[in-house]
Amino acid sequence: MRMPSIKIAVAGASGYAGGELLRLLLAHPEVEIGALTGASNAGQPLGALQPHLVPLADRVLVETSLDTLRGHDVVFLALPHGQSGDIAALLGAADPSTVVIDCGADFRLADPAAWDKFYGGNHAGTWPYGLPELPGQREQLTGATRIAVPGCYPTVSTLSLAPAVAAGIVEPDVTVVAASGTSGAGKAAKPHLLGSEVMGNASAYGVGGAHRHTPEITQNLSKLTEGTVRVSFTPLLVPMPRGILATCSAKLTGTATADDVYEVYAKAYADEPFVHLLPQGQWPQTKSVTGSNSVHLQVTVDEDARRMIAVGAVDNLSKGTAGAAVQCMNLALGLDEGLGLSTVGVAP
Ligand SMILES: NC(=O)C1=CN([C@@H]2O[C@H](COP(=O)(O)OP(=O)(O)OC[C@H]3O[C@@H](n4cnc5c(N)ncnc54)[C@H](OP(=O)(O)O)[C@@H]3O)[C@@H](O)[C@H]2O)C=CC1
Ligand SMILES: CC(=O)N[C@@H](CCC(=O)OP(=O)(O)O)C(=O)O
Repeated sequence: MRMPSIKIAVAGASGYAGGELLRLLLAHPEVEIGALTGASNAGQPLGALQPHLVPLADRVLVETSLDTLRGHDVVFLALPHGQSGDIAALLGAADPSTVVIDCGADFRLADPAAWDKFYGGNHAGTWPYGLPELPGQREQLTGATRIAVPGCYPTVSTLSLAPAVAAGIVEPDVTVVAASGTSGAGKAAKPHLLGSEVMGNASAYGVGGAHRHTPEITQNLSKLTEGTVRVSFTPLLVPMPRGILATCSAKLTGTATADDVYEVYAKAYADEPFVHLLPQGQWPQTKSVTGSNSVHLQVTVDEDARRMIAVGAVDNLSKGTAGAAVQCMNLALGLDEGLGLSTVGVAP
């Protein structure tokens, strides 16, 4: 029997993103799973923290350090933002050929001032951005040794708006209102994520341009047109474990009809395996993408308001983080881009 040839490590294996990475990597035919690291949970068996990862139940988490992470072909970092820069620098110095894929925000933004405003502290740098569906991005990721995986809201918002912005059929001034399930906030205990706070409740947060994904969405869309795209982003927290539903809109520049806009999207995503434009009139739902690496999209025109409306659904942990990270690993290593990934969701 042929043995898997790519040895990977996951830093942050006790967290939600790390757990989803491992769920996907267990099904990847080329991957051998090496070191699994944690912080407060170092020393614990993975089975006590991620009991759904049955084949890895007896694996013990080790501390997150150069010693535990070096010597792998690929290292995935699934750490709180601000924690990837130092370990990435150590890995780069020790094993320059190791592919490092950061699920956090540390290397996503090109503008240090934007980093400082929304995150604070040292800007670690800028790595190739792991959204292959953006024009020219797949080429940048092929053979890359450093990749910054996009944020979950930016993934679905960018893919929902990119074709319209690139084609100039909407003004460079967009609105995104996106509802997320609670796993988007990570596994660490926080009072606002208690069941009694979340169940039966929907709430807005980061309102008024305050959310740290605003500069990331702005950066992505502004690359598609001249000048800066203005982005008004409002996130909502809703009582479901996984998924994001983003409603995106912008004023039309001309006389495009719903059919014209749909055509632009159909053409833009015709060859994208993980972007699924639904048949006209059918609207995305989060349950259709649960566990899958797909983004589901629909688009139309509100004739009275003369605005384009695009709705996108993504699983924040799959295509919104871990699936994107695996897709990027495949590209970096010259493998089939979809290896180990599925377009099939779990519904209901
Ligand atoms: N959840 C999501 O939907 C998405 C998450 N991401 C990004 O992925 C990264 C991980 O997120 P998520 O899994 O949700 O978060 P979790 O809180 O669920 O997990 C965080 C992980 O990091 C470890 N950790 C905590 N503090 C430190 C530290 N100081 N040094 C080293 N390791 C540490 C934790 O270990 P321990 O438990 O042992 O303390 C745990 O394994 C974040 O950067 C997040 O922004 C990106 C897109 C979507
Ligand atoms: C519901 C919820 O709290 N979501 C998180 C999004 C986390 C995420 O995916 O973003 P990063 O990868 O940039 O951390 C938030 O709004 O901060």
